[in-house]
Amino acid sequence: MPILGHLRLLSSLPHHYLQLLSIKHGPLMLLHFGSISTLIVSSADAAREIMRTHDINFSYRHPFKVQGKLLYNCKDVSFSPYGEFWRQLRSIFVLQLLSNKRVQSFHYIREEEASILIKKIREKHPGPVNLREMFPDFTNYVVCRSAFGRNYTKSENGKKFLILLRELSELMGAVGIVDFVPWLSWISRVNGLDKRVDRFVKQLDNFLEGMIQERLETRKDKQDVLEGNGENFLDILLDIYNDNSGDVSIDRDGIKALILDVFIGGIDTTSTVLEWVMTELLRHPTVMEKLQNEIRQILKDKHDIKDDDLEKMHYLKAVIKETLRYHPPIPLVMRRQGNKDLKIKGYDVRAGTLVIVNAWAIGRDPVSWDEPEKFQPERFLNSPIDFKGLDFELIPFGAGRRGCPGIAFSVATIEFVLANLLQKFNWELPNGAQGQDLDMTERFRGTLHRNIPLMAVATHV
Ligand code: HEM
Repeated sequence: MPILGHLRLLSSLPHHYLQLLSIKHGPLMLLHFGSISTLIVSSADAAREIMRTHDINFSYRHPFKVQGKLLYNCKDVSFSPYGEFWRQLRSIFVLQLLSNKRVQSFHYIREEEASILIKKIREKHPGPVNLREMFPDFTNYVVCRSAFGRNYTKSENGKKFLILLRELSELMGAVGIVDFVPWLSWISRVNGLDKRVDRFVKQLDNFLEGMIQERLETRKDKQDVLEGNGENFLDILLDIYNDNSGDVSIDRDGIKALILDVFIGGIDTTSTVLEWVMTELLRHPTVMEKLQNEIRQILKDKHDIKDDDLEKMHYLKAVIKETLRYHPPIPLVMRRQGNKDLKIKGYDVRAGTLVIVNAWAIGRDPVSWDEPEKFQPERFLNSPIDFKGLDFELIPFGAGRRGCPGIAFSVATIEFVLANLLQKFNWELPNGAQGQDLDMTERFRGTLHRNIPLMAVATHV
């Protein structure tokens, strides 16, 4: 279309439209979203070219307007331009906030929050449980305690934070015309979006500033650390902020932007995976039974699940991988080319081209997968394929330099809560409904959800 180009393809469920187009036109397509030339990548082979062979050239992000504003003018890891500043922030994330050791140290948080979730589910019996409501609450509490050392979401002030987080998630999904047709930027002034974002940024900043101030006060009291409210993301960031001697430094806005990255990256993605796993298990009772047998055989009557137990649960890991293949929470991974023209698989690709890797289509590509439309966790049982960014047929966490640094954090949370829910309960759909009755339509706004919340009945065993 004039001015808009192929922009209408980005409405509703773009990963579906782009997959259909790629079946016709191939794994590399050049589209024009407004004035932005965009390369659509739809095969593992082409993704490898972008995210491994030429990764350094495709390690930039598109400067989306609203998201940039929300994240303190891109002072965070996700949106900061590729370069030395990003490298420093990334090292904070990988080495300090989300290292394997740190993730293990948060086991007690997962344990305590999972037992609260289990109690809530028990209380609902014999009525149905709304898993769409319960999973985001659970992931929210886990992230909140990891970030701030305590669950702010339960206090009066914290309830305000929950409302702010909901609006943040909505605004983060707001990719509009102005991101692709810059001269139409007046539209967001006229339709009130600019004002709404400015107002929201102020509210959020006040809240985060309050958190920092409060933490600075309580940190003076060493007793706080002894009571188990110590070492959390905010503490680590405050230490880096106060320590001018190291190689890495951040300012006050940097602390807030990085904390927001954790909330944006960690809540919606992890809770939607949990909802999709439970959906697929309810649709495939034999998979559910096999998984419960594995979990119950390994745990026997043991109440507390440890990381060592989870290591032995190979079928659980296969179920999670299959869910991430079939329902990647971020179906479209966006990158941008740097200032170098390149040749990709014989095609000339101009500097500055936006790249959209359709991870959803790649997970369903018959070139890479046998019977891709079937949910079959067994395909991963004797397969070395993993989602850590080395196997390009399975890239729910992206790959390369800008691949997700939160894999260990989210996988530890997902495995732990699923093992608990399937050890302690039997699950079925309400009112005698069968798995094949489940509505599988999706809703997409940055993250891919079920359109209709998942309701299920849990019976304690
Ligand atoms: C199931 C859970 C998750 C999924 C599916 C997921 C997926 C992704 C994807 C697809 C990307 C873009 C990668 C690329 O461009 O190659 C990404 C980036 C990122 N994720 Fe995650 N993520 C998850 C959990 C988390 C968690 C728990 C955190 C933090 C606690 C996190 C923080 C980030 C950050 C900071 C980036 C930006 C990295 C950069 O640009 O250098 N994510 N994630």
